[in-house]
Amino acid sequence: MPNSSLPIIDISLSEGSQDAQKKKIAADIDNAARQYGFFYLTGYQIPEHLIAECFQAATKFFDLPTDEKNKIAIENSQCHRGWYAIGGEVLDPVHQQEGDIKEGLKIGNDLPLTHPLVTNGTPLHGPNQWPEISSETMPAMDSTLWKKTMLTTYDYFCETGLEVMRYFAMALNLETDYFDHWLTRPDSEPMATLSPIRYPALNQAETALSAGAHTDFGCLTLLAQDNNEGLEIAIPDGTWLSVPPIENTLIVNIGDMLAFWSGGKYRSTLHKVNNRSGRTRQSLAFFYDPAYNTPLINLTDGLSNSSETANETKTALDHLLQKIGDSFSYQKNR
Ligand SMILES: O=C(O)CCC(=O)C(=O)O
Ligand SMILES: [Fe+2]
Repeated sequence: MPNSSLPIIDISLSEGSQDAQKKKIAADIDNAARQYGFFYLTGYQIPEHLIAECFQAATKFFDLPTDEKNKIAIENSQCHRGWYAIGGEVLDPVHQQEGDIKEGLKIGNDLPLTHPLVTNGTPLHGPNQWPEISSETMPAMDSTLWKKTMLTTYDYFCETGLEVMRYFAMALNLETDYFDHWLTRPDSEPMATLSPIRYPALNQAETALSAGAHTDFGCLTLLAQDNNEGLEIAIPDGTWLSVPPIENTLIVNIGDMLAFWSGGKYRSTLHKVNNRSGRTRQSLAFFYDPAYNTPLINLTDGLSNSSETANETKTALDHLLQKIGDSFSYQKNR
């Protein structure tokens, strides 16, 4: 499998003209998003020790007995939060004979049951399910610290996601803060999700995939990988390229919504996971998704905006519900 030569884009700013630096970053992001829909990101504000702690917390959860994990099974949640077992998600339902060989957690915007979007029954909005983590097996981590680690990581990912979205706004010739009101309070409650994932090693004879070929549903995905390869992306000629982990970088990829807003200028690239590393692989995927009522309109074409009536425009929630409904079997039995 050829390795990708995806660009590594550094968003740290040095002394001197920040305007010029930001323009260069926006141009680099624009190029990568058109060409690959994927790039490596460095120079972000998320502390590396926090990412490491989040990986450890995820390992600690995944190592619990199934009975314990089942206490926060995603099937119990009204808003698609909690744990799903191996096979619980099928990212390529048209082609896969069986579900993805992975287990994972969905941790989202932790809204109380009293929040208006929860009391009015807006799908995908509500509280997370939190596991019982005993400090016995690893004294440094108990339930409180586990939750704090996940929520802190979530907040940092939101900040980095917003920072990257501001470069996309610049690249699309929109006001720099154009996307902010779809992604931040008080205007919006973003539907962002932190998803720790664990992929058992596949043996050579196995035909199943760790994650079937798919595009991501939302706006942006930020991904931290451990040091095991497995992620592969399709380039336009149909070749699959490996995207190996690089220390102190995140992968950023464009989801369906940003591809849509860009009028197809940016690629929501097909990718899959194939863990042939011989070891268990873990990742932290952060799906940065906007407010439920965000319209999926072409922002590069003023005419198409005005010709669409509010009723005809698909929203971020419509798209997520459709995609989640297609890929999680428990949703079909509801
Ligand atoms: O774990 C990875 O490397 C990628 C996961 C992914 O593409 C997804 O869950 O959408
Ligand atoms: Fe993905």
